[in-house]
Amino acid sequence: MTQSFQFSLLATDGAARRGEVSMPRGTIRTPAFMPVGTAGTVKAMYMDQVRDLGADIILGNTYHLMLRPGAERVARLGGLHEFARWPHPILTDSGGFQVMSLAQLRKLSEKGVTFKSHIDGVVHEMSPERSIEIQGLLGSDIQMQLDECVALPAERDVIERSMELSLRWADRCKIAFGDQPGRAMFGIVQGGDDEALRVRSAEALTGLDLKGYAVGGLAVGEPQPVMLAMLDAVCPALPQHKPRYLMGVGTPDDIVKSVQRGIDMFDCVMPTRAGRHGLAYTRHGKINLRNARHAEDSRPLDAESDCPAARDYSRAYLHHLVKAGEALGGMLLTWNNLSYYQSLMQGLRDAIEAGRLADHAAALAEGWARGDL
Ligand SMILES: O=c1nc[nH]c2cc3[nH]c(NCCN4CCCCC4)nc3cc12
Repeated sequence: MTQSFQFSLLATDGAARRGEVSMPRGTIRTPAFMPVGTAGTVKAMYMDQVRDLGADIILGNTYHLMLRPGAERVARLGGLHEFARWPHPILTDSGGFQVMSLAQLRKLSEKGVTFKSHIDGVVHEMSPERSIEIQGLLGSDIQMQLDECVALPAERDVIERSMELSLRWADRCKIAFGDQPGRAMFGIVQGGDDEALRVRSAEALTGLDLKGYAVGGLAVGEPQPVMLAMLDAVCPALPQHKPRYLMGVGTPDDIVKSVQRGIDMFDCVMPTRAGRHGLAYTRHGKINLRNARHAEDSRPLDAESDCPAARDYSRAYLHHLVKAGEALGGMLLTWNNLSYYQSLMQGLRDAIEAGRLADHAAALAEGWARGDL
């Protein structure tokens, strides 16, 4: 067990990387998908199930946990790992993105963000320093800098000023983070849809010699080709021997194409949120169990899956549960979806090791396109 934070590059296939992040609480096999545990729970799942599916790390949200139950309270109760009974690594987002997408009446300045809680209307101020303090109180293993995710489309000078603010906040977060052995603080590359600004952000953050680098400001509604073009610009500008994390991504297709461009870590609410809304991710593509065509289909989602939710329940039963609004419907589909996402990541890790990622990606896309026979 290591007391430090260490990224090892084990294999490459084109720009894709197979690696490992070793931390005191465990090793993260990359490419990795991080199930989203926003308020200290991966919704509709037991933590043991999340682990059994192969997750090495989960994501928590500073914004949600600072509002409820409160960072100091979580610290008094032993920290987020103890509180949520997840002893493995946790990455926490810094809150800026959630403030801008969830909070009421928010104001952003050089100092930080001021906002009213969407829960009880209480006004909160969050500076880069306070965000890092909260993530430390939670006991987060990988802490994200506070940043500004500029809404697109935006004028170039607006994107530039926002990117430069995030760079100044990265510096303040690095100072506030100090020296926390075994933990890491990641910078977040901004720059909107402007390749030159993206490269400037990546190079400036690299100069801070951080433990890892996230790519933010994407998966905010831009077309996939725009997102991929930003990765083509950013990844070569980031250090080879540090992990790269694409925030908020994505669909299976987004993940495959981003791994091929050099991304190592992902998080997305898609598999869990879609599961609660009746949508199943499978190797034959997406299946909407709300659709009446499943009402008498006795087949399981995937007879060859080793996940009981995919193998042992008929589509007819899942359709019934979803239509009836039964809790078990969301539980089974979340289980299936996270199982599919983790098996997707394992397949990508194996393919990179074997130098056959291009063929593997083509076979995946063919399965999704063939659809559900
Ligand atoms: O620039 C960011 N900085 C900090 N955190 C972020 C989180 C993000 N999450 C996303 N996208 C999430 C997209 N997701 C897709 C499924 C439905 C709900 C929204 N972009 C992000 C950018 C950032």
